[in-house]
Amino acid sequence: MSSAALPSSPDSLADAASPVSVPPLEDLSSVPLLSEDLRLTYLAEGAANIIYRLSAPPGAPPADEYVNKLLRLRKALPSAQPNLLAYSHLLHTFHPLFPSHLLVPTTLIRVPKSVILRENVNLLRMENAGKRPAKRRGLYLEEEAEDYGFVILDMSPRAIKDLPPTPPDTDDTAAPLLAGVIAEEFKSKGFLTRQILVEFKPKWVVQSPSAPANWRRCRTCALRLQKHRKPSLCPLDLSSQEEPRVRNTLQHILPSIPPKNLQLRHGESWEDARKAIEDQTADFLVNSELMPLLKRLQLEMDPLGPIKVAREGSQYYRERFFTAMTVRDLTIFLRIDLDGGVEARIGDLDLKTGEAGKWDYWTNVEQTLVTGGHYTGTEEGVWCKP
Ligand SMILES: O=P(O)(O)O[C@@H]1[C@@H](OP(=O)(O)O)[C@H](OP(=O)(O)O)[C@H](O)[C@H](OP(=O)(O)O)[C@H]1OP(=O)(O)O
Ligand SMILES: Nc1ncnc2c1ncn2[C@@H]1O[C@H](COP(=O)(O)OP(=O)(O)OP(=O)(O)O)[C@@H](O)[C@H]1O
Repeated sequence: MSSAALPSSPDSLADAASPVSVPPLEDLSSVPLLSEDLRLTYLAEGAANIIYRLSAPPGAPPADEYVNKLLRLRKALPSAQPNLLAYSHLLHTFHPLFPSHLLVPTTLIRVPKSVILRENVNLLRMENAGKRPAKRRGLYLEEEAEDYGFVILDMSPRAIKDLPPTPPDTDDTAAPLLAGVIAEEFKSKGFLTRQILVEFKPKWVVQSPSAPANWRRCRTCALRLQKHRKPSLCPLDLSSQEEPRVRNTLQHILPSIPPKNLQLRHGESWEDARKAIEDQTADFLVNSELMPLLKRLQLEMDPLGPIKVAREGSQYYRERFFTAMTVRDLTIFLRIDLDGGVEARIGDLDLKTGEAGKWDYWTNVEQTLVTGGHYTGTEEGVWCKP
């Protein structure tokens, strides 16, 4: 296949053997070692990583250095990269793409094998007790080829006692918290909060360059409809900066029922709180620099689309394509305060390569969407094209 049709690139060398070039690694002598004595509490997991809270064992002094931080450990997923390589790419490739205030601060930590082995036993126990999500069962932490983990900022809602005092207000929104309820609620649910974490993957905020010219559905909606037969968050609406479109698609990511530990004020209903959350999320998405930046990055990093890059792309285009795929799969965490204020940070900037069948997966997805008419919509349904 000729590559004559490709725009010229600064580096038009033939493909090298290595799927990605390795940026310089950090000085590893300063990387701290996780204490075996710390207690790890499972918080959540995605396809490739498990997230834990860290705390001191009973009777020991509190583990202050891990307050508001989480430990992220890698699963033994064939397509995942070792954390050292992933961290190096995080620092040298992905973090420079975004302003630092929009990033989840991340540091590297050395993790003893004994901790990984112990937590895999715990995962199996959770699984047997039916406490692990069904679609995540059967895959455990990497035991052999991993010595590191990430310590990341915890974007979970902060407890009311940890929040800075609300400045004096003059209107109704400053009605007092239900103080009498607080003591009881603290006892039963751990803590109460005026914050909520909204997390979502913005996915393909510009159309796939592999889509046919007469497309009516975006790549994410086309794939979700093809896989799950129901519409979900539309990235084109999400990133449109048009308030009605943004609000319309937010229904797919905002909570429909109140989190158990959300503290309402006297006279404040869940509907009021839900409205405040929607208003702040929409305002952020319409006005923040983040959505235009994601669009620009995806356009710049993948001008060709998966099918053409796989067939004809030089090393230059392939490396940029991997960056585009990482940016397309990142997570946005919005910590929203009911009394005003949104803290937005990007996480899950994991290096992707075409290894372990990923190239085939990416090109097959595109071929299926094109040939199955999912972009053009041969069946009636949801159209993304404005
Ligand atoms: O193919 P997609 O767009 O469905 O994205 C995959 C994600 O699915 P979803 O966001 O739910 O649609 C998928 O997420 P889930 O497993 O659904 O949580 C993974 O993030 C996958 O990446 P990787 O294989 O872990 O590197 C993601 O794969 P790629 O980003 O490598 O395509
Ligand atoms: N910084 C954070 N603060 C709070 N919760 C977090 C944070 N990072 C991750 N989580 C929780 O853990 C879950 C899994 O984390 P993460 O997205 O890093 O996993 P992953 O396996 O890389 O995901 P993917 O499925 O995209 O590959 C998230 O969906 C979120 O609920």
